[in-house]
Amino acid sequence: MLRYLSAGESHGPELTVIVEGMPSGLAVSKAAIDEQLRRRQQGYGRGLRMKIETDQVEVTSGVRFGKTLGSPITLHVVNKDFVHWTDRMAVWDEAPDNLKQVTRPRPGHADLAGAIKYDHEDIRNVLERASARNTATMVAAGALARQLLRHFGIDITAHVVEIGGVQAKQVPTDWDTLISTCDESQVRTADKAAEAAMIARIDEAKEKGDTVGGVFEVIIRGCPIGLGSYVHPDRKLDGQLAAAMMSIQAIKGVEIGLGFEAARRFGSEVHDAIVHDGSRYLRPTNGAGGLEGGVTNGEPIVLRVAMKPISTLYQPLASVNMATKQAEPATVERSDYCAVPAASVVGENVAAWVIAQAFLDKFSGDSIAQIEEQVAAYARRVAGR
Ligand SMILES: Cc1cc2nc3c(=O)[nH]c(=O)nc-3n(C[C@H](O)[C@H](O)[C@H](O)COP(=O)(O)O)c2cc1C
Ligand SMILES: C=C(O[C@@H]1CC(C(=O)O)=C[C@@H](OP(=O)(O)O)[C@H]1O)C(=O)O
Repeated sequence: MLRYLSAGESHGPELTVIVEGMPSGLAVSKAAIDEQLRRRQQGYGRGLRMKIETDQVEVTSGVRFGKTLGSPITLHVVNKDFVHWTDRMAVWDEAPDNLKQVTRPRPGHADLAGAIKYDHEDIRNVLERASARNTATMVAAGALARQLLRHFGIDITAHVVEIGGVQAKQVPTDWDTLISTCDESQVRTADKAAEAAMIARIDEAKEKGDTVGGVFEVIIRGCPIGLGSYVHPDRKLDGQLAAAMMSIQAIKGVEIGLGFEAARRFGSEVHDAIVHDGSRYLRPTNGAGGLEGGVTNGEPIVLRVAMKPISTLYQPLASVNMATKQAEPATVERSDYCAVPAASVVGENVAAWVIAQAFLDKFSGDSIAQIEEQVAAYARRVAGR
């Protein structure tokens, strides 16, 4: 079973991830993990923190001479910003006399519910861990997982299809063009014509002291037929992917394939005909988004993921000072205006993690060589069916 645990506060010394269950013998690269961390920091609309950090991973266990050992892999991402927070985020020292507590919860964030649930007077004790800074750990774990998937021919990408109501309309369908176009874009959209309007929408929000959300699409190609299962609800891959996407900060909706649009159409306009070309099964359309019955059907998996606007507003909404119960505007923390492009990179890597779990569930083995044997045997069996 592939699993991980993460820890770390946004302005604490570092973020830590321990990945367990990665088979031995996989060639992995630090550069490939750092590249995903770098991509997560990009995107128009990010706040000043991104100018302070250059996220990179330090690996301190589970890898020797560039190959996995089968033992737990520990990843560290240092918070460079910690040097500015050593007094306010001290692990052992007493709180400084002049410590300013955060007492005015921000609507939309974990502040109010978190402070009540964990009995904190200082909301900083909540927001430090609720912060999307932790998405760096999701990306670091996912970046390892995608190296396993790449070894078996599975690729993942994501692109932004909507920001603040501005929609991408003309998106290239060719995989390489899609990736190169959105990689060049400041908002990670593959529709060059929509980019300027998306940027203008973020500028408009910023000028008003407001924020915007949006939608991104994750595409996973190369999965064999048969990842996931229909036999029990918690083994359904569609459910696992949706849950994983919803676990990313600020994600409020997930569609698979046609998603909500499927609910408006006749069945004949939704379901994908089955054909066989002499060597394999094909689907002329992909309304199912690569998943039927919670199982991969061999077509690309397509997820559309909705992100709400950033919760911290520079023109804050009404709130209550939890120390006095008096009405006061919500706290304003240094913040992003729009993080949909960054969230799309998080989505890619979170999806990689879930697919890698499903892959290792189907093709279990302690070493890459054992898994390769199983994959080859399964491919032979599928070819004969
Ligand atoms: C990449 C990324 C960056 C974010 N940056 C901020 C930010 O700078 N300020 C903020 O208030 N919320 C930010 N958020 C959103 C909050 O983390 C989110 O609103 C909060 O965790 C509550 O979300 P929930 O209701 O989905 O749990 C960001 C989210 C993501 C995915
Ligand atoms: C504030 C949140 O997270 C954001 C995401 C983030 C990052 O590394 O992605 C780092 C944070 O840095 P800081 O709080 O120091 O500006 C925020 O930019 C949040 O989610 O509430």
